[in-house]
Amino acid sequence: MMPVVTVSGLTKRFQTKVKQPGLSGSVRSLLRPEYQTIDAVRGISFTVERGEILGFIGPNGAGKSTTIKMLTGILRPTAGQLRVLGLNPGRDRVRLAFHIGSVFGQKSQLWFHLPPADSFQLLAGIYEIPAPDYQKRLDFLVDLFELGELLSIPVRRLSLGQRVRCEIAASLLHQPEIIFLDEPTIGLDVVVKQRIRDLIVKLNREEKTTIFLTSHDVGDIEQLCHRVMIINHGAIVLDEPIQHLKSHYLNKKVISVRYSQTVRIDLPGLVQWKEDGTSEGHGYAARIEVDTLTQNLSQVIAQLLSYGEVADITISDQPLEQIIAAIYTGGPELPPERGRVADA
Ligand SMILES: Nc1ncnc2c1ncn2[C@@H]1O[C@H](COP(=O)(O)OP(=O)(O)OP(=O)(O)O)[C@@H](O)[C@H]1O
Repeated sequence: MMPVVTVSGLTKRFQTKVKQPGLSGSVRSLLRPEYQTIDAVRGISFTVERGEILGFIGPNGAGKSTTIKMLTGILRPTAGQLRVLGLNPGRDRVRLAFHIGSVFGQKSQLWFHLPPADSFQLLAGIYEIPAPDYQKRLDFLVDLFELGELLSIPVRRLSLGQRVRCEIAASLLHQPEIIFLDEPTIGLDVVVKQRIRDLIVKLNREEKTTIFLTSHDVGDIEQLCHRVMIINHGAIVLDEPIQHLKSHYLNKKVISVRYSQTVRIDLPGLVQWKEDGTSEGHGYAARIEVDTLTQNLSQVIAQLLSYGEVADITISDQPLEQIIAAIYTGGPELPPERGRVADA
């Protein structure tokens, strides 16, 4: 297989002016400016194969956006080499734009007051897609993403889930070989989230589109990615196939339960147990961590239900931040010789 992305020693250092507070500070920084350097990305190296779904994750400020901006040609690296589809993104940004797509949560490519059909038409013009090809492509995407009636509704009147579907479809009009998805399921309810994930998987299967995904949602990572790369403080700290991560770190579910009356719980994994103080008087709440490798989730839930009347119960994945923290502290099972990359 030929890698579609090759990155070696990629580095980005930002220099920002430090401004002292107050007027005298302003004058001082004007006369004798002081600079602060931020090493946002510190010499990272990796490759991405065609057709891969890569999860690029890490805590806030880790360097994800900076890396993606360099890969897409928005930012020039301070040092290092990178090739995306054989092109140098910083130098060939426009050429590259014809072969990559991106969906950034905060930045829409659809015109808010226009129906998606109009934005699509506009994008077809920008990407110089010949009319017959465009129509064929549009039909394909409308079918795949079930956009039918959505196409003629102004974007501002679409639900978030409908809009995300249109956003992803818009980014695919020019049949990009790689697509960058930044938090594609943020803010969506579970059902819609699942639908978006199914679409991403289908797209990857049908078109062999390489997908570079960032997300804080463990479900996205678990269900979509073939491989996960974790970045922290600008360095890659883990680069692993998802199977390995799943069996070592993505095996915890957290159950939060609240009872209408006082109960006694005797279960392994009980991490928090407290008086709730709700308006009903004295309910009790508990948080239980279930290790799905050794415990049966349904059985644990059944047991919890048997203790008394349940007022509320939620089941969630362990937050990604906790999983990452476990990886940093070494975690119990990860063999040190595999996968973990030493901090640069
Ligand atoms: N234009 C800039 N000028 C100066 N510093 C910057 C600039 N852009 C990013 N940084 C800094 O570089 C570091 C990495 O930021 P980056 O946005 O890449 O993180 P991130 O992993 O994408 O975080 P998030 O999950 O919050 O989006 C941060 O310390 C950030 O403050």
